[in-house]
This record gives sequence, C-alpha cells and structure tokens, in this order.
Amino acid sequence: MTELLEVEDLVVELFDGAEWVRALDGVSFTVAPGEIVGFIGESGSGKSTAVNAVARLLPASARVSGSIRFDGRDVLAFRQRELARFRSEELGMVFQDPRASVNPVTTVGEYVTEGLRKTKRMPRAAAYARAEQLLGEVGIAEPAQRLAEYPHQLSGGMLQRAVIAAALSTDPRLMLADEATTALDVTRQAEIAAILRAATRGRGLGTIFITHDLELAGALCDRICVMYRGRIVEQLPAEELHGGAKHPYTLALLRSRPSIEERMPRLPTITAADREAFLTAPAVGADDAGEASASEASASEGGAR
Ligand SMILES: Nc1ncnc2c1ncn2[C@@H]1O[C@H](COP(=O)(O)OP(=O)(O)OP(=O)(O)O)[C@@H](O)[C@H]1O
Repeated sequence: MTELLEVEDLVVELFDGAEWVRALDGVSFTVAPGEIVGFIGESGSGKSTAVNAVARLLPASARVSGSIRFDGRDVLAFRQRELARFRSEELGMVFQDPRASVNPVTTVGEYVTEGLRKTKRMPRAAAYARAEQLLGEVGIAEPAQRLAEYPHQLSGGMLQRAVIAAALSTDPRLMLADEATTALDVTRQAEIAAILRAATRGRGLGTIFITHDLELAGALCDRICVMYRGRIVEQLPAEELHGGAKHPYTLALLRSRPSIEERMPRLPTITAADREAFLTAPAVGADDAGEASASEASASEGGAR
C-alpha cells in the first residue's frame, strides 16, 4: 500500500521556559489512505507533539529533525504559502473541545461553510447547500435549521459533528483527531468514532486518532502506536492490542485501566523500576529496518538510549 504520510526518526525538542524537553525522541510511523492509526500512551508521552509536528503547529522555537513526508513531499521544507495550502486543503483537524474550535458569536453555518467559501471559493448559497450535505454525512438531522443556529444551541456531541463536517468540507486527505472524543459521554464517543471511521473508509482519508481510551482505540483503529516518553515503544494491529501486545509498557497500560467486568481492589501501580524497564526494553513491531536496528543497538548497549 502506498503511504500517505511517512514520518521517520522525528525528534522534537521544546523549550519549557527553563530547559529543553525532548518531546519526541526518534519517532517513525506511516499512515496509508483509508487507514486509522491510533496513538495511545500516558499524558506527556508525546502524542499531541507528533500530530502538531505533522501539521507544523509546533512553537516557532521548537528544534525539529528527521523527516515528515506527505504524499512524497517534504513537509518540514514547506514554505509559508505551501504550508498554508497544506493545512487548509490537505489536513482536517479535530480537537478535544469543540467549543474552543468554533466562534460562539457566529452561526454554525458560517463556521461550517468557512473552508468552502475561503479555500474552495464557493459562492455563499452553494457553500450552504454543500454544508447541508456535510451535516447529513455526519448524521445531523434537520441540517438547514442547525446551520442557522449558534454553537451554544447544539450539544457537545452535535457540535463535534459540526466540527468534523467543517474539517471534511475542504476534502482533506489526512485527518488529525486529537482526543476528539474525550470530552463526550460513552454513547457520543462511539458515535463520533463511527463517523470518523465512515469518513476514513468512504473518502480514503488517512486518520491519526489520539486517545486515552484503550477500548476505543482497539475498536476503532487499524493500527496502534503506543507512546512512552517521546518514543513509539510498540506498534501493532489494533486487534492484537488485547492479547498480542508484548512491550512491558503496553502491558502495564493495559493492566492499569479500570475494568467493568473485573472488580479490582485497586489499580496496579507503576513503579520506578517498571519505568526503567519501559525505557530499556526494545521497541516492538516497528516494521522498518532502521527502527529495528536502533532497538537492537539500544538493547546491546544495555538500554543506554
Ligand atoms: N509548548 C510546549 N513547550 C514546552 N514543552 C512542551 C510543550 N508542549 C508539550 N511539551 C512537553 O512535551 C512533552 C510531550 O507532550 P505532549 O503534549 O505531546 O504529550 P501528550 O502525550 O499529548 O499528553 P496529553 O495526553 O496530556 O495531551 C511533555 O513533556 C510536555 O510537557
């Protein structure tokens, strides 16, 4: 399969005001058209930095090395105009809080049609007609009425659908969904996940889906990248997450999630010794030779990496 996105040995260092933080430490992954790649891992492991790097949304001071290729083009070399086109025409982005993405004082219609009017240069009436179709695609009933409403008149789940509709309006090729379901209740989460899956499959999009929810990641994604301290420690097919994971961090992550079937007196704790083991264990499942040899090197150095 020809890859849409190829990220290789990406290193990102960010300045937090006092010191440089290595937010990504040699990350390599790919996304193919029609594929959903999930990123899981604890807070601060680098998931958002990975998608922000792809969209070139890192702080200007960030130090970045490695390569990001989109459809064979070098994203890190894009100049302003090419970058603006890349973001507005080829990327769709959906974040956690839909109310932060939408201007509260303009109508949902103005928001959903913005990309159509500005990027696609559609006349207003045509943009509104297209927006109605897009709201239909994301399962919003009575779309004409919704377009005339203000964001506060829509529930969080409904507004997130409108955000996805807006993201799809410019016919992007890569969707970046960073905790897009986290603020919603379980039923709405499943609905939004189903919409993302339908859009990914139906439109042949590549989708990166960041989540804290291992169940959802396992159910929605095709492949999972497990991040720990700026590295992808394991990549595996989503159906193997439960039962087939091998890296000690993935196993600890799976053990430390609450279970509704099994009553546990308390969740297992991750100790300092565990953390050391997570860092020194070789990465699992990366299919390119470069990463495999880096892992072998780190194992033979006694985990110096
Ligand atoms: N703008 C920034 N300036 C400095 N350091 C940052 C910045 N953004 C993130 N970091 C640091 O980079 C590392 C990776 O953070 P990142 O937000 O990518 O993790 P994450 O896995 O997405 O976490 P979360 O699940 O909480 O969103 C962390 O150590 C974080 O403190």
